[in-house]
Amino acid sequence: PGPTEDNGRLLLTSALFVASKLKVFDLLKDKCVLKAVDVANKIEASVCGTERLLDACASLGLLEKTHQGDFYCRTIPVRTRGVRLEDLFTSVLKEAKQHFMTAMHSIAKLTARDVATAFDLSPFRSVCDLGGCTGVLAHELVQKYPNLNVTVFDLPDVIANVSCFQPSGQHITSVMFTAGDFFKDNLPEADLYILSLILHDLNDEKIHILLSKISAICKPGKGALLLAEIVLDEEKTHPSRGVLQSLSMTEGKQRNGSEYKQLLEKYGFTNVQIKITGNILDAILGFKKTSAR
Ligand SMILES: C[S@@+](CC[C@H](N)C(=O)[O-])C[C@H]1O[C@@H](n2cnc3c(N)ncnc32)[C@H](O)[C@@H]1O
Repeated sequence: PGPTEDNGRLLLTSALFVASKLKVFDLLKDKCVLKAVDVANKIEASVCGTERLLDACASLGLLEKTHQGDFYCRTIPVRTRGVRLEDLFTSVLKEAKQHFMTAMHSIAKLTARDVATAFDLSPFRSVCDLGGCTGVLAHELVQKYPNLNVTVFDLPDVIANVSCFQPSGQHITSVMFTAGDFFKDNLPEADLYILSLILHDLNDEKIHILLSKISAICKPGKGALLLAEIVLDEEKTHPSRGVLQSLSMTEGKQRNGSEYKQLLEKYGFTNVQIKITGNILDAILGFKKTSAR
């Protein structure tokens, strides 16, 4: 199935799941016809939210809507052939995650070499790529720097599914995968930490938690942090792909070079260097200050 078909299935299953959990179909079965406000009162939800949910169900063919704005079920919404709705939802979500990993893997294949070679990383012996997903950048790093050991740290769901993305025919022991949550769990020890396509997606509070943890574990005078992000120009109008991407962002934001420099300095990193690679992602490297900040 193509991406559009997958998105359709995910939307359909999500609407079905939420509406059935709220017992909307129970209220509207047996030719019962109700307005959104009546459904909202019965399920004790907001009118606005209920109306959106009912409209979504109608647009997906799970409910009917009359010109007067009444909702009803024409048939039993979806035959699940004995499959529990929770299981159906879980399996569709799992597929969506797999597609997300495939997409990240493909983008990383295009960007990893330029990120890995943006700076001379030969002084480092160990790297931890936080949110490193399928390990594309990790593999690129060990190719370029054969003495390097790289730990890819990502959520358990992701790490459980990385095997099918590994390069075939090679037994690479210098890339390891560790499951964890970088907000909650201890971070693996490393000389160099990498955050590739992570910070732009986080709000200030989450950035504070993550950068404080990295700053605390990073070795003064020896440790460093490498970011891979789209770096906007100082006016924040270019490159367009970075500015346009921010239209679809919820919590985070895109930054220019000065903002990334300030952010790293705030968390104890110094000598911040920025490399505009000409590829999709640029690179920012900062070294942990010798003395405590
Ligand atoms: C946008 S992707 C970037 C993947 C990769 N770094 C790259 O540049 O292609 C974000 C990654 O961060 C991971 N991630 C998100 N929240 C996380 C958390 N709390 N702990 C660990 N990894 C996390 C996601 O699973 C995903 O692999």
